[in-house]
Order: sequence, then C-alpha cells, then structure tokens
Amino acid sequence: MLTLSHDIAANVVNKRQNNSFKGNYGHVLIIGGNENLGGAVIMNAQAAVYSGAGLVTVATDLANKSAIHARLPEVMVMDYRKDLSAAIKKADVILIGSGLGQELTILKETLQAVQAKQTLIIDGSAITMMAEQHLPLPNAKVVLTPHQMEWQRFGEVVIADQSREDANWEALINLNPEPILVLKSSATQVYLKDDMYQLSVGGPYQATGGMGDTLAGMIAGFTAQFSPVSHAVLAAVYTHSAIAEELSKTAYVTLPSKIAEAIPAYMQRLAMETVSKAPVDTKQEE
Ligand SMILES: NC(=O)C1=CN([C@@H]2O[C@H](COP(=O)(O)OP(=O)(O)OC[C@H]3O[C@@H](n4cnc5c(N)ncnc54)[C@H](O)[C@@H]3O)[C@@H](O)[C@H]2O)[C@@H](O)CC1
Ligand SMILES: Nc1ncnc2c1ncn2[C@@H]1O[C@H](COP(=O)(O)OP(=O)(O)O)[C@@H](O)[C@H]1O
Ligand SMILES: [Mg+2]
Repeated sequence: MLTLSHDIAANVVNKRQNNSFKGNYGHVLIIGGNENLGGAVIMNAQAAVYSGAGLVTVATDLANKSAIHARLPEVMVMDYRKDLSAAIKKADVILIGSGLGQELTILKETLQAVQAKQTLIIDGSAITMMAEQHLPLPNAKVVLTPHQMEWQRFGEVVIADQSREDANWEALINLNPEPILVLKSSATQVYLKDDMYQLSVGGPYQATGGMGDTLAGMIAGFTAQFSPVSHAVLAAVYTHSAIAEELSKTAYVTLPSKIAEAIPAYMQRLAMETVSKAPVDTKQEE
C-alpha cells in the first residue's frame, strides 16, 4: 500500500509549453446526462474544462443543451442519439456514465466504438448497467470510478470486504483488460498495475451529490493532458480532495461546482512547484 501524496500531483502538473495550442491538451467527449440528470454532465464538463482539457464535447439528451450552454460556453453539445460513434472516433478521452440512467443503447454503442489507443473512463450509471447486463470491458485504456455500491455490483466484492486490498485485487485480475480502479469512499483507494494507493486527503464535507461526477470530469481533463494515464489519474484524485480539504476550512460542505472553480488556481500552484523541471510531454503514448 502506498500513500497518494502531494508530490505525485506536483510531478504530473507542469508548466505549459509556450508554443502549444488547444490540440496539445486533448479532446474530451463526455457521454451522459439523461432527461433528468443533466446536472451530472454539467459537473463532469465544468471539471474537465477547468482542469485544462483542450476541447470538451458533451453528448447528452438534448433537453440539457440550453443549460449546458448557459453554464459552460466553452463546451460543445451534441445529441447522444445521433452520430455518437463518429464523435467517439475524434476524441482522445471518453467519459461515460454520469447521469446516464438506463440508456443502454448509448452505452453499448460507446463500448463498440471505442479504440485501443483511447482512454475510457466509466462512471456512475454505466458501471451499474455493465454489471446488470454482464457487459465486458472494451479494449481501451479503461479507468473505472465506482463508489462502494457500484463496485459491489460490478466487481462482486461486498462493501464489507472492500477495505481488504486482496479482495479487490482478486476481482481486478479477472477483468480483461485490467482497468485502473478508483474505488471511491471515505477512504478512496486507487489500484493500478501492482500497486494500491490510499488517498490521504479529503473528508465528510465531500459527502454531497455530484462530488463523483466532478472527480470523473477531472480525471478526464487530467488524462487528456498528462501521461502516462496512471499518473494523471493519481494526480486528479489527489487534487480533487486536496481542493475540498482546503475549501473545508471555511465551508461546512464543499460544493462540487466550488471545487471545480478552484481547480485552475490549485493546478497553477502545482505547476509552479515543478517549475525547475522540463515541461510536461503532452500526448506521449504510454
Ligand atoms: N445532479 C445530478 O444529475 C446527479 C446525478 N447523479 C447520477 O445519478 C446516477 C445514480 O447514482 P447514485 O450513486 O446516486 O445511485 P446508485 O443507486 O448507483 O447508488 C446509491 C446507492 O448506493 C449506496 N451506497 C453504499 N455505499 C455508497 C458510497 N460509498 N457512495 C455512494 N452510495 C453508496 C447508497 O446507500 C444507495 O443505496 C449516477 O449516474 C450519477 O452520476 C449523482 O451524481 C447525483 C447528482
Ligand atoms: N466522508 C467522505 N470522506 C471523503 N470523501 C468522501 C466522503 N464521502 C464522499 N466522498 C467522496 O465524494 C465522491 C462521491 O462520489 P459519488 O458517490 O460517485 O458521487 P456522485 O455520483 O453523487 O457524483 C467520491 O470521490 C468520494 O470519495
Ligand atoms: Mg457517482
């Protein structure tokens, strides 16, 4: 067991190169938000944009279009029932599941269209539907972000056993390809390759709806910009809860949208800490 520390995030988030443009910072496609759960993709998208993703598109139920445009003019919006496979092809990182509800057709189309070189983050309702339908993981760089109940459904590890590292590894080695697992709880754990990282920051001020949607958006934003994917995921998980911990000094509850607003300033501080190192090599393959 390793501790997910500040140094990991500071090493990942580096100063940007002067001659770069939006194409160097990745195109994130967010797929989710049914008629009633549009807020989930707004929180995904705000976190991805504020983390610095080069381009962000939201594929969603069109009932959410005006709300997304009103809150986030930086984001492009499309109907997730039209030309989804073509949009998936153009993305570097795909995040599916937050607020997706029971939209199984959308999920199946995404799992079909995703390619091996792409990062696919699977969250929320997509994890639940994959468990219910026994859908296999696609051949891609998969990041799973379940909370405890979602992991119980998908990994078939009962919540009481999830504090046991060996129980979670046993479930993970049966998955192909083996994903990065962000197992969210009051003591979030990240499983990658042969190591488990225990998150050392955060607290109960984060126990509010949308907190995981914001984390998923940050993971999308970080993996779009920084490589390898594993380090980007660790940095996003740390930064999300470190910001919450800071805000909790003056806030009883740390609202997801307030965490997102604080991301650029926090990342700038991380980048300044590593200013003596070489600028990050964006878009380098693992
Ligand atoms: N504003 C919005 O549009 C929001 C949309 N959301 C979306 O709603 C969908 C359903 O997600 P939910 O998680 O609410 O529902 P789920 O039914 O998937 O999970 C909630 C159930 O899990 C149990 N549980 C056990 N341990 C838990 C833990 N550590 N964390 C959370 N729940 C735990 C709860 O008691 C409850 O019975 C997801 O797609 C999610 O992204 C939520 O993020 C809430 C906000
Ligand atoms: N008591 C707590 N201490 C630390 N982190 C917490 C606590 N409660 C919730 N969180 C964090 O909040 C997030 C909740 O995710 P999730 O349940 O998926 O939220 P939602 O789906 O509503 O967006 C996770 O990152 C989890 O680790
Ligand atoms: Mg969630």
